[in-house]
Amino acid sequence: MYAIEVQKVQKLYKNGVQALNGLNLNVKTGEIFSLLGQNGAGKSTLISILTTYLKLNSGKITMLGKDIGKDSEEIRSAIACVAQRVSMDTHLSLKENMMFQAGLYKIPKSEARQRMSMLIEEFELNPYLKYPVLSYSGGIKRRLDIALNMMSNPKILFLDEPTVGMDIQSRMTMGKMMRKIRDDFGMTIFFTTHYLEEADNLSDTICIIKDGKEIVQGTPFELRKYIRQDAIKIQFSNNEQAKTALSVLTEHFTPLMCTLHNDSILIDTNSSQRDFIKVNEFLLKSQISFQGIEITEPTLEDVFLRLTEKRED
Ligand SMILES: Nc1ncnc2c1ncn2[C@@H]1O[C@H](COP(=O)(O)OP(=O)(O)OP(=O)(O)O)[C@@H](O)[C@H]1O
Repeated sequence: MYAIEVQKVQKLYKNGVQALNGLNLNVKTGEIFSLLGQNGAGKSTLISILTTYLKLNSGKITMLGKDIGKDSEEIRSAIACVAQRVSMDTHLSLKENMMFQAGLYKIPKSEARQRMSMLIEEFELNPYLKYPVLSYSGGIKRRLDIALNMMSNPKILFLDEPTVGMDIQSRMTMGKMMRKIRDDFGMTIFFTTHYLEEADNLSDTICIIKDGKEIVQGTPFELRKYIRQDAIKIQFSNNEQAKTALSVLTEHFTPLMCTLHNDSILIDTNSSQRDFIKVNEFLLKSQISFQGIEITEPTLEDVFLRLTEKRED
């Protein structure tokens, strides 16, 4: 069963920007779903529509079996959204925030206290109860904010770039928290991120959007298979060197597809061993200096770049 079904959704802002352009996607109940796209692809617009802050121009969205146009009140009470800006009163403690949140959702006090204790215990937040939220680092504030948003027991939790700006340790803790929310609480998580490795590690389903439209949706495994070929990766010391080599390689190795990615060149190949030797020999013979050469399997980043970026040739 789907928690969210988005069909042919269009969103045109008053300034004439078509932020969503016939978008389709499906989010399964109880999964971690990640939405990827470059800046301006339409991710925030979609989250604003799904969390009922914005209205769509056309198309259809069904959430938890209800139509977002007709039953937005009901949907709103069954979801929670942790935006990039912390929603808590940072001068209050986590507990004070939680009890206030419970009041907004008209949860009886004794039930709220029970739920608060359970969330604090489950997410190991005891060390952060002593001081106002303000006193904690960005990563911890984010975790506290998520726990706060779980007070209302939402069926779907939206997380807009939950790990942006966090160090690796905090990102790992956040990943653990997200898995727990899915596995132990059975909630559906819809999140956006610019960290592809994170989407790869955490998501059951990934959807990549571009210019307000989906370009691919599937499991991380399915998406990686989207590029069936291996690639030969040649690393240069800078972008200029890579660019110069690209023109020589492209001319010599047509019809192999060579693409530039910052300081390296990727060459798609169906016969990686044979082409690896050919390319290596050619580079040495032509005295093109490079730092390293290897055969790589496609990563999610390769898929993302291939599907969203123009080729730089
Ligand atoms: N309130 C608004 N009014 C007019 N245009 C907007 C508004 N919000 C966003 N846009 C435009 O809509 C398009 C999609 O923007 P959106 O913020 O949804 O993308 P995004 O994928 O979330 O980008 P980012 O990763 O940078 O947050 C962009 O061209 C943006 O400039």
